[in-house]
Amino acid sequence: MQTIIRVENLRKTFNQNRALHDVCLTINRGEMVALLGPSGSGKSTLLRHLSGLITGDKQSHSHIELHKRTVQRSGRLASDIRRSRAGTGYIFQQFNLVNRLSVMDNVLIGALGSTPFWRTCCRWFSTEQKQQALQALTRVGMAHFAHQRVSTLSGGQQQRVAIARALMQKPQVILADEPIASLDPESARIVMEILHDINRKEGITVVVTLHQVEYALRYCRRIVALRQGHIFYDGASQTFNHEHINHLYRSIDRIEANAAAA
Ligand SMILES: Nc1ncnc2c1ncn2[C@@H]1O[C@H](COP(=O)(O)OP(=O)(O)OP(=O)(O)O)[C@@H](O)[C@H]1O
Repeated sequence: MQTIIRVENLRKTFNQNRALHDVCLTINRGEMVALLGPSGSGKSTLLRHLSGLITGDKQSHSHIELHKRTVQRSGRLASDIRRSRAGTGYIFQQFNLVNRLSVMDNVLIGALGSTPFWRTCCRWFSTEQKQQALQALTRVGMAHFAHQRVSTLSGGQQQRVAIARALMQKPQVILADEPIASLDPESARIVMEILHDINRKEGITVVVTLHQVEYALRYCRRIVALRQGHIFYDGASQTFNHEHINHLYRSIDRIEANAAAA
């Protein structure tokens, strides 16, 4: 098993609020991992550290590696962060597409990192890149929408375009932050099926934050559950049972309710 993501002693404090408490985590190439946990438990914060969007506490001894390259160490981003970012695709709850552009142009944006600056200025993409974009759209079942404006698509369709855009980077890892949170159940199912399929067939490592436990159990073989910034569970989804779920989601409410009643 080859480690593709390594997190050591990740600590993050926002003002006085400790969001992550010395989190340690390793993820192997080809895994599909669900990050679960109640609201505010630190899922998005952890994911954003992996991509270097935010940095850990400077006083800590944290270290994050992606594809064996340092992303950040002790709260400082690596100088060659672009390299680890190049092999990573990102998917967000709000899709982050450009509404006034066509589906095709949005997918081509995924190739910007590997395109010379002067060509990106005039959106001059090669025939090969256009073919690649069409392939990515075919992969997510959206090729027939290629020339439609993104603003005319449903949320589920937009998320599929966002996955195609991520595929343009030829990623080894996809980090998906609540990709189905704003979708209806059928669109959510399709998006999870696509991520699962990409993981299985292309061997792309997928880390996905989810609120719906049933999707995590169905599509991800491994679950990492966070509770108040600590890893509460890390193991097979098969052994993640009702007791774990109750403890993960209910006990904090009970503690808060008891504190409020006192
Ligand atoms: N930019 C920020 N500034 C201040 N506090 C923050 C910031 N981002 C996150 N936090 C705090 O860090 C903690 C973890 O937040 P995070 O968004 O990672 O939780 P989450 O598990 O992803 O929650 P949700 O499922 O609701 O998105 C919370 O207490 C949150 O208020």
